Formats: sequence, structure tokens, C-alpha cells
Amino acid sequence: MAANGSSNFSFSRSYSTNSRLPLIQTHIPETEAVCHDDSTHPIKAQTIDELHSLQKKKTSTPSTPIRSPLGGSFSNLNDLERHAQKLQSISASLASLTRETGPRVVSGDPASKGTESPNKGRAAAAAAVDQHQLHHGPPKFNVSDSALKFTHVLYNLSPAELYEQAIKYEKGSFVTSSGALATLSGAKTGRSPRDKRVVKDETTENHLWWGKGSPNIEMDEETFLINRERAVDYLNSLEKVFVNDQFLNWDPEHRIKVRIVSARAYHSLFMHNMCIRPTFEELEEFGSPDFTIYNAGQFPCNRYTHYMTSSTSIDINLSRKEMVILGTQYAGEMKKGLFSLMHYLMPLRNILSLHSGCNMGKEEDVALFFGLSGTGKTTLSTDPNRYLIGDDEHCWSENGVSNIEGGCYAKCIDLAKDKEPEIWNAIKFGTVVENVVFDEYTREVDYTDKSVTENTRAAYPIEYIPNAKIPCVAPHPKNVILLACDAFGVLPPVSKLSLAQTMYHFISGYTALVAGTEEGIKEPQATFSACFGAAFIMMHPTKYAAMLAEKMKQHGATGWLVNTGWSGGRYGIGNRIKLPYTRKIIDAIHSGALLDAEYTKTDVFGLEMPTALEGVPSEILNPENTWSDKEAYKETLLKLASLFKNNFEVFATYKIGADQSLTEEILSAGPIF
Ligand SMILES: Nc1ncnc2c1ncn2[C@@H]1O[C@H](COP(=O)(O)OP(=O)(O)O)[C@@H](O)[C@H]1O
Ligand SMILES: C=C(OP(=O)(O)O)C(=O)O
Ligand SMILES: [Ca+2]
Ligand SMILES: [Mn+2]
Repeated sequence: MAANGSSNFSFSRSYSTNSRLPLIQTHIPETEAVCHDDSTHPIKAQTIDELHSLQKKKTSTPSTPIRSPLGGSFSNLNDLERHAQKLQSISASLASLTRETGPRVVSGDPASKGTESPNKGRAAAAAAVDQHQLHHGPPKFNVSDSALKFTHVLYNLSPAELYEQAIKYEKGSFVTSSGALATLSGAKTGRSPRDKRVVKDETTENHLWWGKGSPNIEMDEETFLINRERAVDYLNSLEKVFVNDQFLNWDPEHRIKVRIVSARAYHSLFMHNMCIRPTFEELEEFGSPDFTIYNAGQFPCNRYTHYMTSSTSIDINLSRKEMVILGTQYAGEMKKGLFSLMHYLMPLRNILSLHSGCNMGKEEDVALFFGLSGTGKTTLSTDPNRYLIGDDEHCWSENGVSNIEGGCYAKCIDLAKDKEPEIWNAIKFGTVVENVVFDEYTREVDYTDKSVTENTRAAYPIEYIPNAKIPCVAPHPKNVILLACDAFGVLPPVSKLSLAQTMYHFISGYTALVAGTEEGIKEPQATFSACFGAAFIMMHPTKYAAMLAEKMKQHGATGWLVNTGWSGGRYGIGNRIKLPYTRKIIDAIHSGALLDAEYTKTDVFGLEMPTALEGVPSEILNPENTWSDKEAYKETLLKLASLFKNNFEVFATYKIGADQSLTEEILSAGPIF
């Protein structure tokens, strides 16, 4: 038979996208009517089962040979021991803290009837591990039914295997026309910052930022354990769980080992993409994790539990090095939860954690892009003329900048191939697309469709961006770009900042978007989020600000404020600044051209705006010029200035850095009116 089939049938030429199925031409030319089989290979399999067993090739010699010690021989005892240890470590992660017995943890898909031996580098079951053997010796009392069951562990599966798991077992999983895995995150399509809890204990009480304005809503150790038990019980009640062992931070000196236990293939693939992927060898040597996430997102927390105010809870326990997720399946919680962890761990090592994108030019000039959600970190750090270091989370240490993650998480609402080709092309096999709508027949994604949510997302490994720099590390930054999407339309498209202004705007963390899709809301909603990521910081914002000031001074970095929002009037009257203009502005920052430009100073905010810039119409550089109603401009400007002022009041009483002078300088770098 002709392998490509083209000689004995062809698709009808009249096939159009309207007809659901192409017609098949069944007329076969006389000369080709006979099916010739030239193959000289005899069939190797004698049975269907045997045929199927031939389909999957073992990746390596059996370093992890058997499911049961009785099941066969093994060549390397050390390997076997290592894998037994790995399984014990996973079993320890899944152990209940209140019962002496738990389910027996075994590796592999329960559906594959024990015929598959795991690949090299994976945890294999040398034997099923009883949790009571690990922790408490033989059971004396308190035996529960769960001790009689098995929990199968699907450990660091490949994207292909995770696709199969998702499609087989998770409703709402589909392969899109570009090969991505489309999933639904359930009722929650964004993070739930009000449901985040942090355990307050002796260690964290004095170290963390608590109280008004802080993202760290307290809970006690006991409540954490109640929620942890709830999550562990839920996970153990399942036939199988997914376990990912991966890394955070590309700086090898400060690499953190994380384990993610989850119930969905979607979550496992998401983290596979977002964290740093270990090599087989690194996985063999992984040992026990530095931090563990229990994601039981399908299962709610109990509102009768102390400190709980809804069915959702995201709980961080820094002393136990654990995080528990209940009642939300939004995958971004895991990524941003780990980011919170880094905001605690890294400053302890005198390393600054940053909610920023980062890229590097050919001359090794490095830029950071700070900004709240939707302001352009991912879009602008993904630049065909520069090396991508990362789109969202970085560390700035003595060694320079390092990406915390191994992937990117791009917004995809209104994504267009011509405007953002790198991100568009990254949405292929292996990429998870969340909450997008697609054509039920062609499986082509409609990126303009907001039916499920406006926060549609794509998570892909960073190497899916062609000019990503691997390893994702870079020298000290030259430019620090603060992005604000100003829906009031009064901030200049770009301004050069003094160090004190950079600090003022960094601590303010301003952006203004238009609130959701609620009808009737025309007024922009100002958001102030300290350090452009108040939801993730663990200590007081001034701690991070002082570190940033110190580093910028030491390395001579220049601060910039870039408005990626409105021009020509506020939302409803003006328009969002065109992305190609913003890109030209960013180019001029990178090239150094803007450093030498001519500047004028704005009223109220005292921002230095360039008078001209290549590729951008000069009249838009001063926002006042773009407003036809000058009175409205002035009014809106003053309104925004007073919002800034009110927001900053709480910081006025804090000392920033070693002496009072920096604090005073920063205070006077705000709007004056
Ligand atoms: N002038 C502009 N600058 C940056 N982004 C813009 C601009 N105009 C429209 N956008 C859109 O705004 C969104 C920015 O989102 P993204 O880069 O994912 O933000 P972040 O990573 O900071 O959350 C993208 O969808 C992008 O296409
Ligand atoms: C994933 C997120 O990051 P960002 O919107 O900044 O890309 C988030 O805030 O949930
Ligand atoms: Ca309660
Ligand atoms: Mn982003």
C-alpha cells in the first residue's frame, strides 16, 4: 500500500471549511488497483499484545527494572536502592501526620497493569512502600481503610505522557490545531490573593510583613496541619497522583529543589513547563526536596475551619517548607506560590527577588521589566532582537540576574501572529493553553474569545522562544524599566527617572486597568501594588526597595517609567498606545539613544520626557498634547496624583536603607501639587 495514500485516493478539491468532512475519491486507477506489498520484513509479533509491547522502546538499560523484588533480577543494586529511596521520599511526602497507616505508594499508571518499567532517571517501585513502615514502625492501632489501597505515583512524566493522561481522564482537555494542550482551570480563572494564608510562628513572626497592606494573611500552625491533612487525604484517596521534582533558579549556587504533588495531568504539565526541568542525572541525585506543594485544588477547604473565609485556601508554611492548595485549580497559584517562597528565601541570602521580565542585547546589556499583571513584562521581554532571560520572576545577586523559572506564562487574549510571532509560535506541542475557546471541528483557537475568561494563558518551556538564553542567567542590569498601563492616559509614554523617582514608583507599584467585563464601568481602576508584586512579597516593601536602590547605585543602572496604557484621553476616549510604538521606545532605551535625548519636565509628577524619539510621533511623547480637552487632562492628572499620594502615606513612616536621607529623597520624588 502506498504509504502516503495519495495514489489510491485523494481529498476532493472542493473541500472547503464549510463542509464538515472532506469527500474521499474512491475511484482507483486500474493500474494501481492491486495492492503490492514489497515489504520483505516478516511480522515479528505473534499476538496483538506482543505487537503492542514492541511499540514502546526502553530509553535505556533497565536501571530500574522491577515492580517487586520477587519479579526478576537486577543488575545494579545501587540503582535499585536509589529508586527505593526515591519512592520512600515520595511516600514520606504523602504520609498522613495523624494516622499510622496510609495507602501503599507504588509507581506507574494503574491502567498499565504493571508491564511498564519506568525509564532511567525516574523513581521506580522497587516495592510498594507502606507509609507506616517509614514513619512509625508496625501499626499498633488506628488502622484505616486507606491502608489497604494503593496510590500510584506518576513521577516526572514526559509531556507526551501527560497529554495522554489529560485526554484520557480530564474533561475539558483537547489538542489544539497547533498541537498545544487546551485545558480548563475550573471555576477559578485567576489567582485568589484574599485566600492566601501564611503560617505565623516564632520564625516568621518577626521576619515577615504582617497587618495592613500586607499580602500575608496569618494562620496558625494547627490550622495549616488541618488543611495539609485535608489535602493529603484527598490526594491519597485517588488512584494516582502526579509528582514533579524540579528546580527553581538558574543560578546553580542558589538553586532550590521543589516537589509538586498534584491530582491533574494539567497541573503536572504546567509545572513541567514553568519550573526548571532536571536532566535524568540530576533527577537521580535529587534526594529530598527543599519545598513541597500539595495541590488538592479540586477539593475545597472547610469554611468552618479557623481562618478560612471561603472554599479556597492557599497556605504557605515556611518552617515546614510546604504549601497546600485547596479549592482552586488555577495553575498560576503554584507558580506564584513558589515565587512568594523565593521572596522569603532569597533576601535571607542577600539576593533580591524581582517580579520582572529580563532580556539581554548582543552587547550583554541587560534590562529588567517590572510591572503588574497585563502591563507588558512577557510581551516586551520577548523581543526578536534580544536574548530572553525570563518573562516574570528573577533574582539579582552578586553574580548578576538569574531566572527563577524554566518557562513563560503569556496572556493570550487577542494574541495575533503578526504582532507577537514568538509567543504565537511557542503555542505548539507541549504548551498548555488555559481557558481558551477553539473551533470544535478544526480545534483552532480563537484568541479574541473571552467566553471563559479574559485571563486566557499559555504556559510553555522557555526554550520554545527561539532566542532564549540557556542557561537563563545574565550580567548586572543596565536599565530598569517600570511598566504601568495607565488607563487614565496622563503618564508620558516614557520618562527617565532619577534613582529616588525609581524607588518612589517601585514602592508605589502603580497600574490602572479597566475593571473586568462588568457593564457600566467606564472609570479606570487604579491599583497600587508595592514592588510591582505586593501579592508575592513576604517582607516589608522597603526591604526590597532598599536592596534595589543599593544594586542600581552599585551597577549604575538607569530607571525608566514606560506607560503601556492610554494616550489621547483616558479609557473610553483615548486608545491604548500602539505596541510598535512601545517597542520603539524600549529599543531606544536599550540602544542608549534615550539616555542622550533632550528632555522636558512634566508638572505635578516631575517626570523627564524626551522631546523626540525615532519611530514615534513626537506629539504623543507629552500626553497633554494628545488630549483635546485640556481641562479634563489637568483634572485627571491631579486625580491620579492624589491617588498616588494617598497610597504612599503608609510608607512615609518607614525608614528605607541605612539612614533617613534615602527615605526623604524618595518622599520628595513623588507628585507635588
Ligand atoms: N503598548 C503595549 N505595550 C505592551 N503590551 C501591550 C501594548 N498594547 C497592547 N498590549 C497587550 O497587553 C498585554 C500585556 O500582557 P503581558 O505582556 O502578558 O503582561 P505581564 O507579563 O506584565 O502580565 C499583551 O496581551 C499585549 O499584547
Ligand atoms: C501569572 C501571573 O503573572 P503576570 O500576570 O504578571 O504575568 C499572575 O499574576 O497570576
Ligand atoms: Ca471561618
Ligand atoms: Mn507575564
